[in-house]
Amino acid sequence: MRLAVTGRDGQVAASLLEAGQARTGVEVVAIGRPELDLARPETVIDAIAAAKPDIVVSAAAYTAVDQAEDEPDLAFAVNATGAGKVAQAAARLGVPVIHLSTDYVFDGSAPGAYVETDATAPLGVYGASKLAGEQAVAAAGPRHLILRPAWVYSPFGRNFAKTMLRVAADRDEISVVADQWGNPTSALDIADAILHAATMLHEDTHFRAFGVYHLVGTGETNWSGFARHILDTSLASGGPWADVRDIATKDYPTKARRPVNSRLSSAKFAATFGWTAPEWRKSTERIVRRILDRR
Ligand SMILES: NC(=O)C1=CN([C@@H]2O[C@H](COP(=O)(O)OP(=O)(O)OC[C@H]3O[C@@H](n4cnc5c(N)ncnc54)[C@H](OP(=O)(O)O)[C@@H]3O)[C@@H](O)[C@H]2O)C=CC1
Ligand SMILES: Cc1cn([C@H]2C[C@H](O)[C@@H](COP(=O)(O)OP(=O)(O)O[C@H]3O[C@@H](C)C(=O)[C@@H](O)[C@H]3O)O2)c(=O)[nH]c1=O
Ligand SMILES: [Mg+2]
Repeated sequence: MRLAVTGRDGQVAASLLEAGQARTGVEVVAIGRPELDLARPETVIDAIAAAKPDIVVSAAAYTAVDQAEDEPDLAFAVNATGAGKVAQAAARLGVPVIHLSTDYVFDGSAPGAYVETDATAPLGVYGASKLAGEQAVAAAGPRHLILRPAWVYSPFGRNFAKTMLRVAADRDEISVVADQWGNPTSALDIADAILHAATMLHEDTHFRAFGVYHLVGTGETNWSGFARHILDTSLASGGPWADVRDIATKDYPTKARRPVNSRLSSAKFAATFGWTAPEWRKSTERIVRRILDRR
């Protein structure tokens, strides 16, 4: 089984490359700029066809949430038009596409964990552009999985865990919002889930359960609780530590609004694919140790 993933150095792409190397019978090819530039849709079809995939994983995206407020055209070009082109390329090749979306398609007003049938209502440009991307992917063909992870972190690229470890090296105390709740999700776990689902799509020619799936780490916390577990794990491994001070969202002003409730239920993914993510603390420990090992 050969997977083509968009975005070369992204967290999910890098995690899939690593997971592919560890498995026999699975080959992962990553395609990125300049060959595949989502902001230049004319590059997309040829770049994906050249990879000769059995399945396309659409992971590349414009992910700078605050910056997107100032660059809505670019965010929509990449996350909506570009994502739609990737799905069109897969449809033309007659193969399924697994597209990554986000919890930020919701406004956070729900009382509990969001399920796939809940109404979307993005608060900012990034979320709106990702929602438009979901629609473009669905319009390109029926054989799509749209996965919504959240709060993604990994040993690769830029993420909240790396930021906390970097800041803790210079400071005794870090103020972190304690009133936004969600499910930290390891990109290594996402890669494992994608390979699991891709194998089912590839082997079961009668697979019919295409559509939208939430896919997040098991258990919930807020950003402050996540930060505290990252830094406590670091301390236990001889890495940097800082005291985490709980603050409110209003005390951490940002350009983009973020959902206060980002909690997603992964029950549909578990029921369909028989795969459940590890508890978020376990995955956090695994990744923090890997980040520290690289210093
Ligand atoms: N990060 C998170 O917390 C979350 C992410 N997601 C979604 O999951 C997916 C994977 O996220 P993640 O791995 O963290 O993303 P990253 O931000 O780590 O990586 C994004 C990748 O997209 C590439 N990219 C950006 N613009 C273009 C472009 N114009 N053409 C081609 N490639 C481009 C980047 O390339 P380059 O390296 O050259 O810049 C990079 O490789 C995305 O769809 C994202 O929206 C969902 C929930 C949470
Ligand atoms: C660095 C920092 C952040 N924060 C807050 C800001 C924000 O509310 C929260 C997390 O910060 P981030 O910059 O990681 O947030 P953000 O970039 O919004 O993360 C999001 O990225 C996109 C791509 C997604 O799809 C989402 O699932 C989510 O992971 O923590 C603090 O309170 N203190 C700090 O020192
Ligand atoms: Mg960020």
